[in-house]
Amino acid sequence: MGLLWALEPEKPFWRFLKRDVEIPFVVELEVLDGHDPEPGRLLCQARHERLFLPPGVRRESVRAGRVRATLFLPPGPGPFPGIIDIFGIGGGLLEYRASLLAGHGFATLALAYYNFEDLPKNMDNISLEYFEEALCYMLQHPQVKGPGIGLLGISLGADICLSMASFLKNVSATVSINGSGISGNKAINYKHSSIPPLGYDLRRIKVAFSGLMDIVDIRNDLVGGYENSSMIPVEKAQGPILLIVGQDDHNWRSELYAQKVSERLQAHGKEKPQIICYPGTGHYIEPPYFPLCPASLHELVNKHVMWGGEPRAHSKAQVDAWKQILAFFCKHLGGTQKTAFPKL
Ligand SMILES: CC(C)(COP(=O)(O)OP(=O)(O)OC[C@H]1O[C@@H](n2cnc3c(N)ncnc32)[C@H](O)[C@@H]1OP(=O)(O)O)[C@@H](O)C(=O)NCCC(=O)NCCSC(=O)CCCC(=O)O
Repeated sequence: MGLLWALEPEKPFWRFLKRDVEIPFVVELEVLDGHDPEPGRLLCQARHERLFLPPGVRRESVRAGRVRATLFLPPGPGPFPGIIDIFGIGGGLLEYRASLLAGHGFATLALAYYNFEDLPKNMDNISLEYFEEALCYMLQHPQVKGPGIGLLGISLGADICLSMASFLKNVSATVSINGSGISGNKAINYKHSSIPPLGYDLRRIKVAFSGLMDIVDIRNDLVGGYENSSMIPVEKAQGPILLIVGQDDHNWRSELYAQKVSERLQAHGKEKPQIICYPGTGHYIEPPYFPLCPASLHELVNKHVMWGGEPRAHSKAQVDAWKQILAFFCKHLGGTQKTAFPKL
């Protein structure tokens, strides 16, 4: 698969994104006689297609109350264990992870929350009531098996998942991919509770030798450690938590924050979360074989920033993390063993 995971964008700072999951990702392969710069005649060619909508998976647009989302239902009669999938800063509606999860037997809701259709263009704060509405949508859906739902998120999306697990009922299992466990830049609100943001200081931006910005240390210090008032009260979460950590994450210090989440849980007499750390792995841990995106636009600073990760190690981590996520959801949401098979 190295031919795929080692791909680099022609356009600098461009990230591989699968926007339309109904169209496969196609790579044309050609073997030429000789070498660059003067390759000879074409010896053979092949077409490699990766489906993002596995056979039999159904895609349904969801416009219910305020909820803007897409639901992917696995083949077969159902009901299926349910997952809500949430991305991070930048917003929009990204469906590729949800569609792949549905191929493994999970009814998965790719959930937008800003910068999509009639949702707000920007986000002033994070109101969990919106996410509660999405959770209720899943719970009342006849094809979704209750009594609880799984949550999967990356980065800011992971922190939203950890907040949902802490404040809302009926969350059975939560997976955070490079989340922080902290209310970062915007307050997280639910009814009369509000978690104040920790905030950041742009003077702490570093510029690497390559000229790229490194924002890994811009967040304010977590004074008081796990007792800091900006920490999400993860001890209130009912279901188990899996924290996936890239040890070379340059968006923020994921490994340190995972430690704080663990300390907080233990200080409250709760079970330790499962933490899986991957060396040489950056912020954008995607499904297997997505090429590494070393740097791209970060909406927070409106500049290109480095995300971290070394291509080979990052790719290995993506393969393993995917297996671990599937196995975790199978165990805690009651999927069948077949659905945990790590094939894409
Ligand atoms: C999907 C997009 C790209 C935006 O969608 P959109 O609005 O439909 O996009 P648009 O109008 O076409 O472009 C807006 C801008 O997004 C950039 N962009 C667009 N496509 C790509 C790409 N393939 N690679 C790299 N950059 C891309 C471009 O610069 C676009 O601007 P431009 O058109 O060039 O003016 C974005 O919102 C996104 O990537 N969303 C999910 C991001 C995500 O999960 N990020 C997680 C990591 S970062 C994070 O959450 C940090 C948290 C920090 C904190 O809370 O402290």
